Amino acid sequence: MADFSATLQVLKELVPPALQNPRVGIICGSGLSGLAATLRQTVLVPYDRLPGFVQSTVPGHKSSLAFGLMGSGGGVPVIAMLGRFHPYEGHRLSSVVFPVRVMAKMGVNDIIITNAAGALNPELAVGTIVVVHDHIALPNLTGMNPLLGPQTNLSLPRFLPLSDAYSRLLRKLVFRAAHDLSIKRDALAEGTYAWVSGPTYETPAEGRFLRAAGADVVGMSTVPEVLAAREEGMNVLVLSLVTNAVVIPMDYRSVRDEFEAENTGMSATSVVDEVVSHEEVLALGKLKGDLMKTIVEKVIDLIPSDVSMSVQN
Ligand SMILES: O=P(O)(O)O[C@@H]1C[C@H](O)[C@@H](CO)O1
Ligand SMILES: Nc1nc2[nH]cnc2c(=O)[nH]1
Repeated sequence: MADFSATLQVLKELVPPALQNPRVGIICGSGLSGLAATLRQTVLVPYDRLPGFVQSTVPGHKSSLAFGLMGSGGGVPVIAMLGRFHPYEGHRLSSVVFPVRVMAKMGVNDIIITNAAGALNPELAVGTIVVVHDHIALPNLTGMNPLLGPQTNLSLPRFLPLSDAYSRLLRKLVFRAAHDLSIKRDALAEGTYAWVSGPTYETPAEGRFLRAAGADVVGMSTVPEVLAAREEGMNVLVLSLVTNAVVIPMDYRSVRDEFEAENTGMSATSVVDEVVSHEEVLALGKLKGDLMKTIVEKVIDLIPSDVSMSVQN
């Protein structure tokens, strides 16, 4: 079991007292670390100073915690992960969720988890922010679950219900925030996130499979963090930025037809298979990062402090 006391001791030494009791936690997805730009009185703590923290190895993810004040007025103390850990980087699931547990021990009640995701639902345009209301986690169902293993904290539930994992109140606040900010309606949608281990993107058949199972977007993170946050009793909000459409051609253009046409001298239009890249994902994060930032900041403004202090749904 990881030793949280050493981590908390270092944070006590490096973070000024006014920022040592963050109310809201934020996890920045691929290309979304700019979220922290709106923090005031920012203090950065590199992961390599923190016992129990590993390093982010993915482009678009930094390796620091940011502490600061966010929102209007005096501001709300927040802690943000500028860069997360993914199991596909070789990190153990316990390391992936370690920072979430540290946030809980520092007193965070509400956590806002962001990610970059591919759209499975053809109605979701690239650039849409999806307010996640449910998930499908094939890894969880087949033995890759961060809560597997001996119960390390008997005050936490052994059998965690997930039917209420995504806070209804926080989800509604996103739409209130968008309304107050006059953000156009189709910039936001609601949907189900499918977690896959990655690091490969989906084959077309896998994309069709996940869509048929009921998922709207797919990504390689977030769900382990949601599980740990729920186990710790936090209220969870997940926002997925659609950075690309998952390639799901319904009709495979026959390469036999293509070959035979070419072979008989008939002109054939050869098809170039579409592919997605992490560069594309990061570029979209850059393009839409400001929208994500504006919404997150407004949501933090709207979270009632008395509600934030207790578990709600
Ligand atoms: O950390 P997130 O989930 O935002 O990053 C997504 C999933 C992969 O890490 C990467 C693929 O492009 O982006
Ligand atoms: N699995 C997966 N993760 C992503 N992250 C951003 N885009 C994608 C995608 O298309 N598939």
